[in-house]
Amino acid sequence: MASISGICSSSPSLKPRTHLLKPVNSLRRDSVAFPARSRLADRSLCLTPPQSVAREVSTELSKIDDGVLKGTKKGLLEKDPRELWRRYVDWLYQHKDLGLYLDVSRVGFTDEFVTEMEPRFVAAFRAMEELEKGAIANPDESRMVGHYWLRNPKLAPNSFLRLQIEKTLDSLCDFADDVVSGKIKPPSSPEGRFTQVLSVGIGGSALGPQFVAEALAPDNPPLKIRFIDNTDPAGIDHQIAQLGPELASTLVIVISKSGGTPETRNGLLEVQKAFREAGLEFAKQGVAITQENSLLDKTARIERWLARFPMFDWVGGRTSEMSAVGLLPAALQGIDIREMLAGASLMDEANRNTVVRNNPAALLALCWYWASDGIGSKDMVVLPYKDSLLLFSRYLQQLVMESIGKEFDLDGNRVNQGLTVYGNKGSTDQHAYIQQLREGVHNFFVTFIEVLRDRPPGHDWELEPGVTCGDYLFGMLQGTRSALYSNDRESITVTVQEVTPRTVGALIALYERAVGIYAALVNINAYHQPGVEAGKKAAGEVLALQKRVLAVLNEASCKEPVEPLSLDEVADRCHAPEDIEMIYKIVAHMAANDRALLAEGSCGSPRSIKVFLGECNVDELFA
Ligand SMILES: O=P(O)(O)OC[C@H]1O[C@](O)(CO)[C@@H](O)[C@@H]1O
Repeated sequence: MASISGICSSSPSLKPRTHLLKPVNSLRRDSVAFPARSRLADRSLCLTPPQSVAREVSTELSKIDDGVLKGTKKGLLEKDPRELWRRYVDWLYQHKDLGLYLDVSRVGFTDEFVTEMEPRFVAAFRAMEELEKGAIANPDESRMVGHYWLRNPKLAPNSFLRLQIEKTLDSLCDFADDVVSGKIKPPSSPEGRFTQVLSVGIGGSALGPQFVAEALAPDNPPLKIRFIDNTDPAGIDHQIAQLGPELASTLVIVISKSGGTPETRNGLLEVQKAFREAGLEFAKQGVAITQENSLLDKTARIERWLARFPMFDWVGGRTSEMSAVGLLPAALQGIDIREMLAGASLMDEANRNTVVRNNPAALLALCWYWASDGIGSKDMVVLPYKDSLLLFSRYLQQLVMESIGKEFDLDGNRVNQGLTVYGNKGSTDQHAYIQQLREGVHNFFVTFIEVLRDRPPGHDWELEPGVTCGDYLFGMLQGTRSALYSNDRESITVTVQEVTPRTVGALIALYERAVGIYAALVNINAYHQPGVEAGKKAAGEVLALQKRVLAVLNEASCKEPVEPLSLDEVADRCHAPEDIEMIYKIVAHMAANDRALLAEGSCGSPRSIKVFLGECNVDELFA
């Protein structure tokens, strides 16, 4: 195959391109959101924030007759192969040092759209520059946003932060080296050295390490990694059972920025119980990664855990892969973390370019805005054609959706922004949901992740004359891209030469910045997550109600004879008649786990249930 670098360059050509046939959403824009240059000029003069454009799009879109859109769907994207090739070459972005390419030719944005977006990009670039200089880019939480400093500490706004980053990196590298070399040993392992890592954390404190482990861990890493990333007892038991006697040589890394996330705390308590039962001393094998003085930090300090590493206030969970959160687990698996940082730093540099077509993150943000009308009207399907990148879409799901999915914009207007991300891997998905993508509801755009190198050099072979297994994978990607495009489904392709620490660092940095730029384009705070609190609060209320239900049942169950209660009676005695449905669910859950007994009825007929506890706890009555 001809080398891609031989034929491509990131041409800065500004020559007018042949006018493309318009896809449905370009018709929408031309007729609705960006109707005419004069109107746009008015907007930029008034500095109308982009979210109002998004609202305008959404309001105006609702006025368009659906039938008209359906009638115009086919044949709207450019289909002439020579024009497409010209568009491909014109827009192809290449990062030579990283061996990374970004092809946006199969997204149908027009030159007019790019021109119209220019003022917004100017503002977005300025916002990113301010953010990197240490502005309070997360106003609700009054926090700086500094994940870019992690890979280039010189950018940190003061020398204290710079030293903090450098010192943490050095100390975690030293620690990892000592663990891998056996200098730091588990106290009672026959192996004499740590062989396993058990990482306990959730969300941003798990997804990056999971993605990187899957992408980069060698076949025989110095320490193998496992994850507890939920409060599912069976899942936790499974991880501990899989470790078996190797628990004695397991380094447990508990990761939580806040240090108070319930799922992570539960994971820790479960693991500590397993250690006690195995006669092991947890503190000698425990490491905490958390903010200074968090509950977890204090626990680790008081209990004298093996090590503690800081999580900085100005690094968000979903952008923490290049902090101790991601770097320590990676280093313990023998992954070259300095290369990851170098890749991210190179990508950050490229993303500071203020010419949109020469800035890969800006190009992604442009495509997202175009494809989803700046309001998330289409989903982003991420399809890496490489098994080791399987978890990239899951990682991006949090990065993009927790960042972009916001009810209010920065001016307090209700905008209900978002960009849905899902995906798995190609070509596996060819045999799952590509059918719907090709022919079904047109509510998405695709991002293909292509890896040019199929196998390490010297390992390939032809499974039929002239064709390798990797050629099939390549063919599947190209075929799917063409088949989708021929049916007016837009796609972006990100190509890397190989999956290496450098390219993985670059991919993470690329998407982190694309999210930052896109958030600026649509005027939202990408760095907080107020919506998550509602679910957490409600979960807390359920557990509080459960305690009241238990107390009521306990009192009735301690009577002679035992007094089974109906759900109405439980609800009344809990002074929570309005919560009867939740009380039913609590009882059903407890009954399924043998913690409550049904005297009458079954869970299928809630009104018939009479319930009591198998054992009454007299102490609790007098507590
Ligand atoms: O690292 P922590 O504080 O345990 O938080 C875990 C995750 O929970 C969230 O706050 C959402 O609940 C994420 O943003 C974060 O990555």
